[in-house]
Amino acid sequence: MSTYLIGDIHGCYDELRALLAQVDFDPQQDELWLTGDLVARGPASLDVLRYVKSLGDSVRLVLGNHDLHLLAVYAGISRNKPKDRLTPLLEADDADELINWLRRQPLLQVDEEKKLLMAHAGITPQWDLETAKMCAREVEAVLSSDSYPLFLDAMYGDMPNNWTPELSGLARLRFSTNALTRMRFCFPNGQLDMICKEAPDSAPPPLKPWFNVPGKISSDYTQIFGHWASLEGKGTPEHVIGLDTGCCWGGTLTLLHWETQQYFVQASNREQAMAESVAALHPPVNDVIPE
Ligand SMILES: Nc1ncnc2c1ncn2[C@@H]1O[C@H](COP(=O)(O)OP(=O)(O)O)[C@@H](O)[C@H]1O
Repeated sequence: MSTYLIGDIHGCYDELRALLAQVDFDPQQDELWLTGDLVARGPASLDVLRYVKSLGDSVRLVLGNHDLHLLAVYAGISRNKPKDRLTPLLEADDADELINWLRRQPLLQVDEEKKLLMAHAGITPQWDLETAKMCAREVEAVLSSDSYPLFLDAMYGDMPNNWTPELSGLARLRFSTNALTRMRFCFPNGQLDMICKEAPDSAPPPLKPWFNVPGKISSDYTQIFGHWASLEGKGTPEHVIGLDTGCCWGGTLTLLHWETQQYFVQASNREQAMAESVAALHPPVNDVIPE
């Protein structure tokens, strides 16, 4: 049995299958962890959801901000942005089934045996593990309930950005969602900054990447996250691992084999796909000039 951890797929179905073929992934025996953002931006979000759902219990995933946005678009709450390339998924015959499965997935994975934690953006330094679990479960409970559209409608926005146990209602759920699925930088007191998207070196002081603000999670755990493609998987402390390497932007899809700590990468097909579509738009001159 192997445990494979893969970063943000973002609709890159062919690369996902090629990466799993590299390691001979066997859903009957192996466990596949996914850092979320399964959909949007890449070409084949529908295929990714169908495939991941078909893997059943062999998959442990967390929801990312783009997965949540898809739920909001499907519920008629948010706009379907063309650059997300979600239309084939939204119009699929099995869309209802896929969306109802997706909204029942967690925002935090905890494995006490492997000492592994996973959240799409990470775990805010303001939370200890018990608080992180409690807050994730609260969002998951609303998302799996019939009143989930009410939550999705209130989910957008950057405030509140400071955790206190007194936070309640939709404001508390919004904080938890932002902390688990959108966070990148924090102020030195752990308060979230939801604006800066720079690489860590170019961020304005006093902002720091969340994983560089002293937190409350024991370093006995390894924390896995995605979400931050411009890190290219680098610059984190030893017990924190970022797996998003920007496949949908022309980067790579990264897999970590947990038991051996060996990394595998699959290059994006994006450049090839772009070259093919440019070639289709501009056929060689000989093809268009009549004899
Ligand atoms: N709580 C939220 N507040 C704002 N945007 C959100 C929230 N949840 C999901 N989203 C979605 O996250 C996506 C963010 O896209 P973008 O700003 O390009 O950042 P990213 O680098 O994560 O792709 C948008 O589709 C947005 O609608």
